[in-house]
Amino acid sequence: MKIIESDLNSLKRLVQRKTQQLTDLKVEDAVRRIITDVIDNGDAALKKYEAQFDKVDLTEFRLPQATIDAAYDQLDQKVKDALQLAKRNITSFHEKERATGFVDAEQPGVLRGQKLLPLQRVGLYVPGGTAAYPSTLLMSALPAKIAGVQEVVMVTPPQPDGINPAVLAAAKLAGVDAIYQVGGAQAIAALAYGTESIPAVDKIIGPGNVFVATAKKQVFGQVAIDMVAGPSEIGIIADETADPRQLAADLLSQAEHDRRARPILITTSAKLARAVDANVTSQLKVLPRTAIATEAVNEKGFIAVVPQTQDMFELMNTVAPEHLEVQLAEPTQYLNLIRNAGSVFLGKYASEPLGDYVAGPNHILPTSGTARFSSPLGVYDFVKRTSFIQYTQAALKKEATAITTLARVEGLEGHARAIEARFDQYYDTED
Ligand SMILES: NC(=O)c1ccc[n+]([C@@H]2O[C@H](COP(=O)([O-])OP(=O)(O)OC[C@H]3O[C@@H](n4cnc5c(N)ncnc54)[C@H](O)[C@@H]3O)[C@@H](O)[C@H]2O)c1
Ligand SMILES: N[C@H](CO)Cc1c[nH]c[nH+]1
Ligand SMILES: [Zn+2]
Repeated sequence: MKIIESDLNSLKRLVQRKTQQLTDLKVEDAVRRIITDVIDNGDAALKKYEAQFDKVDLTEFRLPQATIDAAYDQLDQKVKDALQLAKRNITSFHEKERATGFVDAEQPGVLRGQKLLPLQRVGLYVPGGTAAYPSTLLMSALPAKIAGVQEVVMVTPPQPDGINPAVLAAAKLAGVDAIYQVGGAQAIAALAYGTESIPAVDKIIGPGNVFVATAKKQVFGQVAIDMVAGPSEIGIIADETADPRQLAADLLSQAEHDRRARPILITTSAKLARAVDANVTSQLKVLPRTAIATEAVNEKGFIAVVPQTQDMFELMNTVAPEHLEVQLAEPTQYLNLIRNAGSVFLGKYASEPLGDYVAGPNHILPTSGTARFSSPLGVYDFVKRTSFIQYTQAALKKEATAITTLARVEGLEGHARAIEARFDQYYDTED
């Protein structure tokens, strides 16, 4: 990995340049063409792109329930048990995110409030280009169910020998209502605009590669999206007390997701930096997904060496990584220095894959620096708020002058008259 040693300000500028997800115009154009084609040609376009990108010739997009049931019944018990454990922990964590509305009747004659309503139909994107993601399905479907979403549909890329049975079993376990085998930008377009066989949804949820993330950005407005959740990232903050073998393994755990994944280490120890680099090189040689991980390490990864502990956090806040591991002796004491990160892993035993699979907090997290303003996926992403207002005539009278004054300041006489229509003394009606 590249090891960079410099003063904090130059490192910050370098990191900003390196970590900015500069708009990839080629990807933007390719995705725009795919979306337009799906809008114009519906299922026929989906069929064409699935043959082109996933090498599968489809006749039906929706999977029959019998196929899903059979996958569940035939799944190895050990895998079922692991999925059940993940489901229990994800559910117990996310149930704590449930929120309620409120009613405010503090002022005489005035009732104000906010009501929370689950979304009606959501579409979950479950990635499946180079790996299968049953864990990601649980992370999106379970919060949707806890929120009370009426209809949860899922899309995932088709595979020449059928969709991974663990993905189908997880879908059954989580109560997904329909599974459509379609992936990439074309799947996002189908969920946004609808086709003959795939219904349009109110919100699209879930991570994916650069084509999926770009498509979600492009359909936003037609439909809601959860966040930009693209290629995986890990940022590690560590000093000389950390174990370089473990750090290298954690960096590669995310590098193996995607050629565009970002593995980053920031440390105060030049010695640790060299040891981690050596471990990355040796571990890459025996990693099954070495081609993907090597490209991510070489193109997107780096190790930065900074003078002081505080500098590590300041620089990492510029990166705003999806996952942040704090591998320092007393990790919890640094929590208040962290401003930008999707999910934080504290200490030696909180290795990132713990959060990917079973700990319970969501692993669908903002990437590409968007942790500066986005949050982990949660139950709150599946609800919307509606406010309500009721006034008595006496309560309205007290505030009527303020309303009509502001209305006239804005040049909106109709607004003022609507209020005055409630009071004979302000407005004379014909009858
Ligand atoms: N941020 C998160 O929470 C999170 C969670 C899990 C996975 N991930 C990320 O999800 C991604 C999964 O990627 P993946 O590729 O395995 O699966 P994917 O399902 O995201 O993408 C596969 C699809 O990409 C499309 N595609 C591939 N090459 C294309 C091209 N040249 N032009 C147009 N479309 C093309 C195809 O339609 C294919 O079906 C990884 O980047 C991983 O890091 C992120
Ligand atoms: N690390 C991914 C989020 O970036 C989630 C995942 C699923 N399976 C393995 N990992
Ligand atoms: Zn992962």
